Amino acid sequence: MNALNLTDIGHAFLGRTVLDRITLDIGEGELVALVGPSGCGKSTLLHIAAGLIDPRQGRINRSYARHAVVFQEPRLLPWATARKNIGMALPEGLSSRNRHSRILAAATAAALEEDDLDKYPVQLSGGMKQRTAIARALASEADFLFFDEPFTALDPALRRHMQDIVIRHAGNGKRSGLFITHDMAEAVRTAHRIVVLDRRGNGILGERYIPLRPVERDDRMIFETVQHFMKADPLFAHVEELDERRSA
Ligand SMILES: Nc1ncnc2c1ncn2[C@@H]1O[C@H](COP(=O)(O)OP(=O)(O)OP(=O)(O)O)[C@@H](O)[C@H]1O
Repeated sequence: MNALNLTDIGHAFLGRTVLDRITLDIGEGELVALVGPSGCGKSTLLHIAAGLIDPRQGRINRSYARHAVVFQEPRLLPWATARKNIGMALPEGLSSRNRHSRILAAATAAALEEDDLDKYPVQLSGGMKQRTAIARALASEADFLFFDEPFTALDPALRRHMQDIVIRHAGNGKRSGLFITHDMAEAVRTAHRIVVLDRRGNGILGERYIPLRPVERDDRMIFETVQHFMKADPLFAHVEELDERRSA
């Protein structure tokens, strides 16, 4: 059973095709990392999948109950505290005690301190804001998570910690997800499968399943898999060369 089916998706901006006949299925409990050269349409595809953009062509079938999106930038409400921002994702009608414990659990999972919860976004560092956005997604108890390069602004140690959260919450087979990243090590560490988009709407170049469950992979296995993909696998060989910024 698939959590998400994207069939023959096509899209254009200002008459320029950015996606053409993209078909991608994501199974229940599967986390797919989407990689590809800059400008190839990864974010556009994710936004279409999450219902934020209507595609020009194609069909979308969602079998999950609820989704949450974590963007490259935190997108917090500036007039609300971190607690209120995280709490926005919770269903109505929870007791205040239940509400408090769920906000705290999500904040703790995202490495925020309880003291941070009463701060406004302007009082939080860039990394703390992004962790608040991640906590908001976790608090929602969505069964499908969309991640659009959510950890780019974080330092390496925190980034690794956030990847562990993804593995725990979306790589454990209970939730499904679509994760955009430019970092192959992040893709190999967190996802079940890597899908590579070709440039300028040319469709999906190919895909690779990563051995073992994310939780079972160790650093050595991740390193060796990344080395193999980058040095010996033709699928990944031209992603760098195709980058829109290089050919501009
Ligand atoms: N709102 C928009 N209006 C016009 N063009 C857009 C718009 N959004 C994206 N594009 C263009 O569509 C193409 C795909 O953009 P998109 O952001 O989906 O690529 P991406 O693969 O996610 O890029 P990156 O890896 O650099 O984040 C790019 O050429 C971009 O300039």
